[in-house]
Amino acid sequence: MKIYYDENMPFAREFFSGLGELVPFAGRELSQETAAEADVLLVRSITRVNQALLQSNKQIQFVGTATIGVDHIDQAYLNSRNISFSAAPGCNAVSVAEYVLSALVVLAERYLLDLSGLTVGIVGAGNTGTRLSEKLKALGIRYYLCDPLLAEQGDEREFVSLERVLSCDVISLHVPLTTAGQYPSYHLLNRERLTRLTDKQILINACRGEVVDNQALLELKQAGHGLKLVWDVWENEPDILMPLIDHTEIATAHIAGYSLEGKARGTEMLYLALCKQLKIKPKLTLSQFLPPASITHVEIKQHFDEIILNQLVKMVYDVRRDDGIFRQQLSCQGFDMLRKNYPVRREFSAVTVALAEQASNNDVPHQLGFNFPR
Ligand SMILES: NC(=O)C1=CN([C@@H]2O[C@H](COP(=O)(O)OP(=O)(O)OC[C@H]3O[C@@H](n4cnc5c(N)ncnc54)[C@H](O)[C@@H]3O)[C@@H](O)[C@H]2O)C=CC1
Ligand SMILES: O=C(O)C(=O)[C@H](O)COP(=O)(O)O
Repeated sequence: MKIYYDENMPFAREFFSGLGELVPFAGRELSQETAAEADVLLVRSITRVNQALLQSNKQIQFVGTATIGVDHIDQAYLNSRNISFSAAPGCNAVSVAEYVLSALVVLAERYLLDLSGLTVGIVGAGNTGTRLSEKLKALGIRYYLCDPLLAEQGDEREFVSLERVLSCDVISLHVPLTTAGQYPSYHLLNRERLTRLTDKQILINACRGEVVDNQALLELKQAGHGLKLVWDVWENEPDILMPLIDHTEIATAHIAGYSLEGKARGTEMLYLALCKQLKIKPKLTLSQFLPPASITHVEIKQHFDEIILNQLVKMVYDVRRDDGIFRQQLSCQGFDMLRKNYPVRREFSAVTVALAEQASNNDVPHQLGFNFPR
């Protein structure tokens, strides 16, 4: 069995070598001719899987994407050919939530904002929006959720309208990219909605670039609008609207979900799905392969306060590192290479936070996602 896998899929060799012959490929370069050989195809978000890619392949049994987003997969086509499909829902949701939190901590310092006084509007309350809301709650930051689909499905959380979340101090977008249905997200933030935002607001896009009309946003910013942007995803990646970069507070190369754990969980989820498909008992788990983090243990000797928590967040992941790399390296490396060469980043859970005896017994670090022995 030939298993074709994206070369940017951590631990793919470790997970899949016992299941078949492995063939790596570069995500944007997979051709119809090469794909014709695959029995199993494992992709990431940059490979479009559709009739154009698979029409010459008569034997393929399984397609998997090690990502949350599935907008690059023509699932109707796979269904029509009876090809099994699996994605990795939630695999890097924690990573994206930690990216957003790091960005908020950085902007609060930059503009002397009192984080606990801000309201955050979360658009899309699925895995990522929920992980983010949990972390905000741990820090005492008020948030509002907008997710009409979950509201209609009877989710018991409180939901507000899109207009209400768009009036929050911070707006964080966590919707899938869709062009059909009752609530399509393509250009959800169109020119008209963008124009209604105020100079004081912060807009964070770490879902898909096409959810915001980038050209309209650029024109708004060029006209002097003060809206602050945290921008991880861009329309038309990798050929992005370069002039927009100078109008962002934090700009990164679609890496919000690139914690080592997040990417590797995606690989593990595909391994489990493929074992199920092949009716094989899975023998491997991610914990066998994850290396220890560079900092694994921190002892807190005093009372927890916002400053210490902010330092903890930045110690594990300071988004300014990725913003700096992006601004300095984009023109020489290019968008895709920046992503391919992404430095190791760990999740808060890789660090154990211990309290010295005299420190206050407050379990905020645990709620934020740190390991916290109680
Ligand atoms: N920047 C990055 O590295 C990453 C980006 N993503 C993107 O983030 C998206 C969201 O991720 P998850 O929360 O994990 O997905 P999810 O599927 O768990 O949740 C998405 C939620 O959005 C809601 N939704 C859909 N259309 C909506 C609309 N028009 N208005 C409000 N809510 C709407 C859905 O009902 C659902 O609850 C993914 O589809 C993916 O495109 C995901 C991981 C990493
Ligand atoms: O999981 C998702 O959805 C994402 O956006 C991933 O972070 C995309 O990463 P690549 O698949 O483009 O490496």
